[in-house]
Amino acid sequence: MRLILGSASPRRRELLAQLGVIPDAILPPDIDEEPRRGELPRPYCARIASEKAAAVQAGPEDIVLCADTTVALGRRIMGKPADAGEAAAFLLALGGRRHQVITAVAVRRGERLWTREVVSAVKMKRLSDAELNAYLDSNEWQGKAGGYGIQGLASAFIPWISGSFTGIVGLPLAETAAMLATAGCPLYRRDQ
Ligand SMILES: Cc1cn([C@H]2C[C@H](O)[C@@H](COP(=O)(O)OP(=O)(O)OP(=O)(O)O)O2)c(=O)[nH]c1=O
Repeated sequence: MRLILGSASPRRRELLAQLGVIPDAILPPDIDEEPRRGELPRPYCARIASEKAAAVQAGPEDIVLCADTTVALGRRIMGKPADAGEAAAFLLALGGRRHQVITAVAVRRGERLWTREVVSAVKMKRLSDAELNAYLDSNEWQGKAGGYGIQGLASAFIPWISGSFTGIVGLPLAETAAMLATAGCPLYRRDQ
């Protein structure tokens, strides 16, 4: 039995290490993450996480762990910004309001699939022009849903959350630990 992390996200690898879990392999899936017409954020996020888990090549006894994090402003899905312009548009829309961050986790072992969605709420302050430009210049927005990283410089803009901090970053650790245990992945392995 191998544990395969199906993710290219360095945050997910770091979060998994926080559980004391080092994957036996890291195999990022390559799927089309384009939302379907009219697709709502939570079903979209759940679908993408499941499709990622299905796309990873694994043996029948291997455990595959995948996740997808989506920032949702009402029905609007905000994925990873394509460029600084889109990141600016996201941050201007999110400023001064509350939004949701949904992380869907999918764990697959052979034909068995376990999925969970963890939904958190985030309040972001309205950014001044100087704050916005400095944040864009930091390039922290790259590769981050919604164009921000709560675990980084964007923490200065987030006075309030409700839900799972690790879920907002990209891997809700309490739920992930329970799912891995259910799938038979020994946590807290002393031999590491
Ligand atoms: C909201 C938020 C997202 N993120 C990151 C987590 C994810 O890496 C990324 C969301 O994009 P995802 O598509 O969920 O993940 P990914 O493309 O980075 O990696 P993979 O699909 O291979 O697993 O945004 C943060 O790091 N901090 C945050 O506060």
